[in-house]
Amino acid sequence: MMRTKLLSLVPRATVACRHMSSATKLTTVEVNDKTGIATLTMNRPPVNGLNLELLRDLQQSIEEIEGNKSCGLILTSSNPTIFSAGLDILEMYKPDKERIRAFWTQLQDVWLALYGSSVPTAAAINGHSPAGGCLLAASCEYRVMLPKFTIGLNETQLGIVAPQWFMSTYLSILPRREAERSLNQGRMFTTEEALRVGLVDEIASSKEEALAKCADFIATFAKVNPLARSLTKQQFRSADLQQLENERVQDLEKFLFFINQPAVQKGLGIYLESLKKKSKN
Ligand SMILES: CCCCC/C=C\C/C=C\CCC/C=C/C(=O)SCCNC(=O)CCNC(=O)[C@H](O)C(C)(C)COP(=O)(O)OP(=O)(O)OC[C@H]1O[C@@H](n2cnc3c(N)ncnc32)[C@H](O)[C@@H]1OP(=O)(O)O
Repeated sequence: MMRTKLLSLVPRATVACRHMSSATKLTTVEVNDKTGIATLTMNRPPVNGLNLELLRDLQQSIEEIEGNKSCGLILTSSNPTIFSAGLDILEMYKPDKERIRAFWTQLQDVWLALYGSSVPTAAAINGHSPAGGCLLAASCEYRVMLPKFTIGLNETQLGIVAPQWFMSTYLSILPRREAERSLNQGRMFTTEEALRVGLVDEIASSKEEALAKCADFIATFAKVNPLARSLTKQQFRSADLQQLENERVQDLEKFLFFINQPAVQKGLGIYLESLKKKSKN
């Protein structure tokens, strides 16, 4: 907060972008002084796996952006080929009892904050975006993706089940038939396929272009009354948000029960091994 206040004393002409949060975190927030748009960058090598700490930083950054009167939020990644590999499987495989509770609760918080954000949101998807990565992108209002990557909710391929709120997020974008079929299949879409079904809105040839297209989308609201816009967005999303708010504890217990099943643990172990083998080749 202190940092923010001090930065606001710096004459505007001298800084094009203000770094609002520290680079020691797993996320950074940069606010463009000209557009007022905040870019939230995930930075957890090697693959932006969503572990407890990255999720905490994501939530803090979203709150910071909500609090600093930014006109919009663009979510992206510092990794040139991976937006996010989704949930860090190591959080769910042979989990620590207390930590896994905190982890899932934090994921719920991030989704509630991002899907329910009062500012316009867009994702510059500059790399692969499976599962939890897709959830984050799909929680935004607009998506621009770079070619030759993949995106989708692939949970069934890992022998796990996307909970109801993941499904609601997909359903807020895709026609019901497409959402149901691709979730059942655990389908990963190429960029071009994602554009065709409407999972992404535009394709860009570079990260810079993707960020610019996201900024253009956010600028479409420049002349719309911000309160009217955000209350309208809230009305569209409130049923999904309320459902999770009402069922948070049950959702956590269902997740814990499911993830601790021996067959699920075995499947996660095999999947992790296959990822490790692949990375060694
Ligand atoms: C009615 C019942 C209802 C019950 C419902 C209730 C609850 C639901 C229960 C569970 C829901 C869970 C929802 C889960 C969501 C998820 O997000 S699961 C994660 C899914 N993610 C993936 O499948 C992606 C896997 N990764 C990849 O495909 C690739 O790594 C890549 C992202 C395409 C990047 O490829 P590449 O650049 O080639 O990098 P490497 O594959 O070599 O990976 C580098 C290292 O990173 C490790 N790694 C990759 N992804 C993950 C990950 N998600 N978690 C942990 N670690 C990961 C990989 O093993 C490499 O490690 P080493 O270098 O070998 O150590």
